[in-house]
Amino acid sequence: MDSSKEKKPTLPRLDTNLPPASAPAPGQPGTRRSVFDRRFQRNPDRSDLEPEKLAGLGIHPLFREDEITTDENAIPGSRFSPKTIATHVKQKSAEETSATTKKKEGLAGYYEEAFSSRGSHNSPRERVIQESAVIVELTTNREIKILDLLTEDFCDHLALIFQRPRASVYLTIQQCAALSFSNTSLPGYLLKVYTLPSLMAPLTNMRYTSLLADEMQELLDIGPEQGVILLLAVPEDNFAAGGATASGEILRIERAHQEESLGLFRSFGKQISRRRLKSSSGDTSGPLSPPTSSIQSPPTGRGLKGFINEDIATVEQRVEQRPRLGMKKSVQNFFGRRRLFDRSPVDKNEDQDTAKGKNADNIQAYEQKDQEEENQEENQVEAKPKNQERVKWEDEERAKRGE
Ligand SMILES: O=C(O)c1cc2cc(O)c(O)cc2[nH]1
Repeated sequence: MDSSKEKKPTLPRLDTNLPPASAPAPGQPGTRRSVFDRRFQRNPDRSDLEPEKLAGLGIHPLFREDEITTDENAIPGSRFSPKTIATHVKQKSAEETSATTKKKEGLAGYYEEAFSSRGSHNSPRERVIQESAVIVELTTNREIKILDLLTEDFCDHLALIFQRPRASVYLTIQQCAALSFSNTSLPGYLLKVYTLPSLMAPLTNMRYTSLLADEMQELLDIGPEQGVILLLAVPEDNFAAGGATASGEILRIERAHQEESLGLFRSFGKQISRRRLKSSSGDTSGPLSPPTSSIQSPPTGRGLKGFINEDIATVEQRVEQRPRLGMKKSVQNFFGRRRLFDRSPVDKNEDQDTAKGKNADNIQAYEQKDQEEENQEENQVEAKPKNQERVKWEDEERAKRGE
C-alpha cells in the first residue's frame, strides 16, 4: 500500500452519489466526444445537483432559491436539456429575484423574455456577455501525446460547458509542467478558467467544476483528487479581448445604438416637418426644406418630444412669416402693375397696337422703377422719399394719358 496516497486529502466530489466513471485510456478511439454522452447517460437530468441532494450535502443554505430551483437561462435548442448543462446565471438582488420568479414562472416565461424585443437579452451588456470569451489555462505534469486532437476536443467541450460560441473559447495548455500536488508527483492538473463575473454563480460554478473534472478524467486520465480548478471572475473593466475591455465594448455598442436612434429620429423629424410645412403652406407642388439645425444640434437635457415640438413650431413660424416678409418687392409690384395695367387706357377707344406699345412702355417703365427700388432696398436706403417720388411720377403719367 502506498502510504503517501493514504495521507493525501481528497478533494470533495459533488457527485459522490454516483458510481465512478470508467476511465478509458486517453486518446483511444471511441473516447472522443464521449464525455458528455456518457455523463448524461449516467445522470441525464443532473439530479445530483437538485436542491434536495445539495441540501443532503449541506450546501443548500449557500445558494439563493432561484439558482437552485430554476434553470431558466439555459439556451433553448441546445443539445441538452436545460438541467443537464451548465449555464450562466446572472447575479440578481433578492428583490429582483422574487419579482422575477413571480413574474415569469416556468419555461413559457423564459421564452416570453428571451424573444421579447424588450428583453434584457438585447441589451448591449447582455450581448457582450453572451459573446464573451472564456479563457482556460490547463497546466499538467502529464505528457500529452496527441496535443492537437486533445486541444480540439477540449475546446468543443468547453464551448458546451460554458455555453459560448466556439470562437469565444481561448485555451492554453502547458504539459510536462513541474507540479507538486499534495507532496506527490503523480499526474495532476491545475485548471484555471477566467470569465466575466456574470457567467459565474455558486451553483453554476459547482456544475462547471463537476463537468470540468469529468473532462480532465476523460482527456488526461487524471482523477479529481489530483486536480485543482480555479473559476476566476474577472471584472468587466479588467477583461479584454479583441483589443477592447468588456466595459469598453458595452459602451461602444451603446453609443452605436444611440447614433442609430438619433439617425432614425432625424429622418422621422424631417418627415414630420415636411408634412407640417406642406399642410400649413397649402403647397402640394413639392417639399420645402425645413430648418434642421434644431435637430442636428439638439440641446442637451431635453426629451425627444421637446425636439419635435420645437422644430415644428420653428418651421410653422417661418411659414407664417414667409408671405409677409419674404415676398419679393418685384412680386408685389407685379400685382400692383397688373392693377395699373388693367386700369390703364388699353381700352376700346384706342388702337390696339398703340395701346400695346403704350402698355409695353408702361411695363418697361415700371420695371425700371422696380429695379431701382429693389436696389435701394438692398442698399438700405430709406424708402419713404422714393415712394413720394413714385406717387408724383404716377400722377404725371396719369396726367399724360389724360386721366
Ligand atoms: O495525448 C493524449 O493524452 C490525448 C489525446 C486525446 C484526444 C482525445 O480526443 C481525447 O478524448 C483524449 C486524449 N488524450
